[in-house]
Parts: sequence; C-alpha cells; structure tokens
Amino acid sequence: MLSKKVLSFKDRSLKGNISVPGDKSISHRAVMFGSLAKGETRITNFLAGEDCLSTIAAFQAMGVDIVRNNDSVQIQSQGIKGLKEPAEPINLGNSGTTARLLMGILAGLPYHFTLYGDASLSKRPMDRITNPLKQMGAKIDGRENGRLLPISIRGGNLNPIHYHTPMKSAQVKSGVLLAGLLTDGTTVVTEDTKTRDHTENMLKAFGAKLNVNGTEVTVEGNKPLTACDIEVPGDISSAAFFLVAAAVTAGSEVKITNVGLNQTRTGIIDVLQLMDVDITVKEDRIVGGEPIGDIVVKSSKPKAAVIEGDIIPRIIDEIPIIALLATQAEGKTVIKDAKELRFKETDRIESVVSTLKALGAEIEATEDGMIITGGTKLHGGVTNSYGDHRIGMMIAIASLLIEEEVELIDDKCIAVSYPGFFEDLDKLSH
Ligand SMILES: O=C(O)C1=C[C@@H](OP(=O)(O)O)[C@@H](O)[C@H](O)C1
Ligand SMILES: C=C(OP(=O)(O)O)C(=O)O
Repeated sequence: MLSKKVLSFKDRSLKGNISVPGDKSISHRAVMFGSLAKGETRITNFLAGEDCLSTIAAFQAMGVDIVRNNDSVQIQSQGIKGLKEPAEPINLGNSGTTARLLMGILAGLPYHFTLYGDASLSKRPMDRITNPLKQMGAKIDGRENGRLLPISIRGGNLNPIHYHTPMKSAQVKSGVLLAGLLTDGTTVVTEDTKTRDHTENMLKAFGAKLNVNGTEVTVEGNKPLTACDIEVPGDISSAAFFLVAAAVTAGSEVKITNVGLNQTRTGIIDVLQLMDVDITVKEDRIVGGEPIGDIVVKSSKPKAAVIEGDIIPRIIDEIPIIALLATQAEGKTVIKDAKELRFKETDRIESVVSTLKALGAEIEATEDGMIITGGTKLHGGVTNSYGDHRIGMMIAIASLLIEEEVELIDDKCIAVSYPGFFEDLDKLSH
C-alpha cells in the first residue's frame, strides 16, 4: 500500500534559517572510501537518507565495522584486504550512486557478488558501468547481458584502463576510478564536460595518488588509502527546493546555512541568477576540498531562460524544481541537452511534464528536455511521485502556490534523500 499525504500549504510564505541535511554524493563516498581505508574514519553531518543507508549496509555485509548514531558515522576498517565475500546478495535499494560506484569497487575484489535493487533501480541502465569494468577484466553478468540488475560480479585481477565516458556521468567516472585504484597500474578517465568531482576531492583527502587536469583524471592503482575524518556539507540539491520555494512565494526570505558550494554542483545558483531571482551567496570555508557557505533567497519576479549545454550536469538533479520555477517565470523557458534525465529514478522528463501538466502548467516534453510557458496559475489535484523523491519534493513545493488541496501519492520516498523534508518545510512556513 503506497503512502499518501494531503498538502494544503496555500499562501504560506517561507521565512527563516535552516541547514539542510548532508550531501548525498559526499555521504556515499565517505562511507565507501572510509571502508577501503585502513584505520578509523569519522563522518559528521552524514545524510541518514535511505540511499546512503544502503551504502552502509553493503559495506557491513563485507565485514566492515560501521556504527551510525544519527548523522555521525564511525568506520573501523582493516583496509581493502580486510573486505570479505558477503554471504548474501547485496540490496542497493533505490540508489544509482551506490550501484555504479560499488560495482567499481567490487570488480577489483577477488570474490563473487550478487547485486539487486528496487523496481526503479532495476530499470536503470548499468551497462554504462559494467561495460568499462568488463573491459578492465571483471566477469559480470545480469539481465540483458549485464545491462540491468540483478547483476553478478566475479572480481579481481583487473587491468588499468584509459576510458572516455560516453555520457556525462559522475557515477561512471567514479566507478571506473575506483576500479582503477584496485589495479596494478595507472587509470585515466576523461569526460567531455566536467561532472561533480567529489570522488577526486575525497580520494585525495584519503591519500590516493590522483591527479586532475581539466576533464582528465589519473589515478595510481595499488596505493593504500589512509583513514581520515570527513565533515559533509549540506546538500545543495536538497537546498534547491527551498531556494525555489522562497523565490516563488510572496513575502519570503530563506537562508540556507552550511551548504556545499562545489563549482560542479552550483548550477542552480547560476540558473536562479539567470532567471532574475534575488539570491546572495557567501562562501565561508573549505573543508576536504569542498567549499561551504550560506545562500539567501528572497521573493522574486523570475524571468524565463534558455538552459542548455555544459550547465546541465551541474543542475542535473535540480531540473524538476527548476521546471516548477519556470511555470512561475515570465516568458518561455527551454531546457535542452538533458536526456540523462530519462535514466533517473523515473524518466524525469516524462514525470516532471505529466505532473506539472496535471497541476495546470503549460509544459511540453522534448527528446532531451522540456519547454515551459510561465506565468500560469497552478491548481489542485491528485499527483504521484512515482516513487521518485525529487518529484515528491517538487510537488510539495508546488502546493505552496495552489489554493486547492494537492494529494501526493507515495510521499514516503522523499526519505531517500531528505528524511526531514516536511519538518523543515513546516519550520520555514508562516
Ligand atoms: O555521482 C553522484 O553522486 C551522482 C551523480 C549524478 O548521476 P549521474 O552520474 O548518473 O549523472 C546524480 O544524478 C546523482 O544524484 C548523484
Ligand atoms: C539521481 C539521483 O540519485 P541516484 O542516481 O543515486 O539514484 C538523485 O538523487 O536525484
């Protein structure tokens, strides 16, 4: 039975300060690298969302001692050599990041693994990572020749690789780099456009021999990682929902503190500026190579924009909430070059378009994006997140603009990336 929530937030303005939970991408990587590094790694401000809990469970299944207390995590590891063959299949839940990065690690270990996920993850393409790993020598099989989960891996004896990622994906880049760490030579990964670089930043902090030159990353294999402490910045992808909410509701002013401002993730700030939203950003400090600071957004009169090209990987998870912003902007917004949206928890081109259309927006899907005519008054109705956390949060923010009730079917999936989302929305609502 799917959960259901009736949203009637009409006419609320958002005021106040919050710090959103820890960054999902960084939390995953902290657990993974901490499990590979000999010694004790302590993580603070860890995101206790379902996806990151799947990552913890995967390494516990390989014998790593991981203890979590709310958003603090303590890892005691014997290093790569201490990892054990899990007795049971590994459940990846809903998490694409766990799947693609973990496969890179497992491919380098001399054991057998079986991986599976939920209905959504079982539809998402895994050949983007299994293909390069097979080229490196891993034995991988699964549905449709290793394209889909469940997948089995017999790892070990990998060769290094020079690999150019055919799609703009930090998960693929990271998975290949992690496999490269477990070889005897030098692995080089290149990409057309720089995608999020948390793997590179954090591997350096763990002592890996890694070099970044523009869009080329080189890693030396067979060099042990050393445990270190990781402070996770707030997740700008979670903050994005409240930044847009403040921009589109009257009388609002929201400050998000302690949020990650890594350049490869801050496309949402650029888009808000491009669309004439009143936004101020203040960078405070850099921790583990990751800049952290505060963002303030006030009620605005947004203008439409064309959003395309190299900015897309920098806003890939924010496009659902940007689409909602575009419904309230003056003019026609065009989002292009975003075909990758079709491979997320849902096909986010179809799920965003059908959901916003059902609420009265003027929005059309294109092959690689969407066209949105702004200035529409949204209305109530029955909506479905389709099990996609970012669609669920987009609907909740849309309901702030809607007089009638909005029914949200499957609100619980929001816990994948933002367990306290409705509490934070309540905290800011006046
Ligand atoms: O590396 C990561 O942590 C992520 C990379 C992106 O996916 P792709 O690599 O598929 O673009 C993003 O959508 C996902 O939420 C997290
Ligand atoms: C696409 C996402 O995550 P993942 O690929 O890890 O499932 C997301 O969080 O929006």
